[in-house]
Amino acid sequence: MTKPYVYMTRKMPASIVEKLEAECDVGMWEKEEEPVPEEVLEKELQTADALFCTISDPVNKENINQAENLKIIATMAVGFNNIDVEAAAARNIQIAHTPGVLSETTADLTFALLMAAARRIPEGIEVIKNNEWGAWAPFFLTGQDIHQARLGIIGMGRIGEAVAKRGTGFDMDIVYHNRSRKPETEKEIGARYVELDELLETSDFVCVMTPYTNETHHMMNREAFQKMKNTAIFINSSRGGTVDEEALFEALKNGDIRGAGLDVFENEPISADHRLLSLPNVTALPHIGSASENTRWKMAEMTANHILQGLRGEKPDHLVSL
Ligand SMILES: NC(=O)C1=CN([C@@H]2O[C@H](COP(=O)(O)OP(=O)(O)OC[C@H]3O[C@@H](n4cnc5c(N)ncnc54)[C@H](OP(=O)(O)O)[C@@H]3O)[C@@H](O)[C@H]2O)C=CC1
Ligand SMILES: O=C(O)C(=O)CO
Repeated sequence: MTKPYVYMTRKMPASIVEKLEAECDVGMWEKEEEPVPEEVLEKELQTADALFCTISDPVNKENINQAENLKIIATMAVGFNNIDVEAAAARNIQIAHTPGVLSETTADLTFALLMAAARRIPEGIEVIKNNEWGAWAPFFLTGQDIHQARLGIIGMGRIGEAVAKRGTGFDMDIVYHNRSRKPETEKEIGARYVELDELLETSDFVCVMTPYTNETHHMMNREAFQKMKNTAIFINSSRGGTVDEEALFEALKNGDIRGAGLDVFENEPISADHRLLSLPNVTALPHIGSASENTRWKMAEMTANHILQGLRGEKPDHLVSL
């Protein structure tokens, strides 16, 4: 009997590949840090029974419709905005993702970003490296207090909640905005639900943790930044598309807000000459929210399991729900 064919869009550790090879034929893009070219992905999808992909692989309607044998797409991520889920559903192709397993790690990084932006850590490092550290000065590199400040979370889901819990350790006042209220979370961590305008107008830190959808596209636009306090700091670990980057640049440059900590950008990798990176009050990271060794292993293993479950005809543990 011929084995099903799995295509992996990125080089994965041998044990992950071997796990799949026990039941499948495996094809793989052999580079770890370079995404598979679109034409290669398109060709592989014409014969694949399963796809193991990452956030940087656009899986669009055209290649889904040409994927005659495809039964399951398993992405090594919780966010799945790179996949046309409607086109997959129309062809009964399952989509699996990795919720939960990366929430704490992503929250750690998000809080680190918040702290780095508030206390101007990247600027401090530059001062030392450039030999610019002079005498102690009363108002040198003064930043923003984190303790007892108000943390506003837009998107109080798995990761948002984990960020909020970290905030409670700093005695922060937590407010949040979702499309629906979460009474259990309110009780457990003492967070208060507010309308979006109130969150923007009163928070010292505004942190976006929603998925990227048509609804959240450029949710942080010029109007939203203008509502924020001019002492406030904006944090984004969701997806770059939730923010209008031109509006963010203007807000930072004009002093409408104090600073920003960004792990994600509209176009990744962001170009080194992007205007946002020229601003001293931007703390930027290369989309490493879930990048702890432990968590990335768990995500890879979970993704391989989802493929095997789907190909065996079992229900994968974490299907994307439409
Ligand atoms: N930087 C990184 O490396 C990482 C980034 N991510 C990003 O984080 C996102 C969130 O992940 P996770 O917490 O697991 O997801 P969840 O689905 O658990 O949480 C998302 C939350 O956003 C809320 N939400 C959705 N749409 C809107 C909207 N239009 N307005 C306000 N709130 C909204 C949801 O509540 P409700 O439905 O009630 O509105 C929900 O509470 C991922 O989709 C991914 O894009 C994830 C991992 C790592
Ligand atoms: O899981 C995701 O959605 C990421 O962005 C990377 O972990």
